[in-house]
Amino acid sequence: CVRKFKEQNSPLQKLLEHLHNLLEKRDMQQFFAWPVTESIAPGYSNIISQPMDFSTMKQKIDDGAYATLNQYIDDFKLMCGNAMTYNHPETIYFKSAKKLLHSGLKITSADKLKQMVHALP
Ligand SMILES: CC(=O)c1cc(-c2ccccn2)c2ncccn12
Repeated sequence: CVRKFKEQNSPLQKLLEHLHNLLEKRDMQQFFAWPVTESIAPGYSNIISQPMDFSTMKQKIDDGAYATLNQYIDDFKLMCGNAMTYNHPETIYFKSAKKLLHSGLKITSADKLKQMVHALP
């Protein structure tokens, strides 16, 4: 068998893993855990050109696909924005996305990130 050499996580990956765990916890109903499917959201792919979800973001962290913190935050905003584009304002999905976006941007504010970086092992 071919042994897969485990790449060590970079400091950025460690920060993103920590941030990702905090943000995922805010999605209690797991509406954002997996890609939105056509079966649960008819016409979704006609309306949303760049789908995004937490599982895809996690995979990108593990693949080292994020070169900067802002690239991760951009995907988080994209994920929330998609839900506020496809779903009408009175839906649970729109309301959850708005709350998630708001709390997420607070967690990723400069002073919160500074505290987070200092607290990293
Ligand atoms: C995120 C989103 O737009 C979404 C997640 C879901 C969803 C996610 C998990 C379980 C059930 N529904 C959904 N359902 C209908 C329309 C939109 N959505």
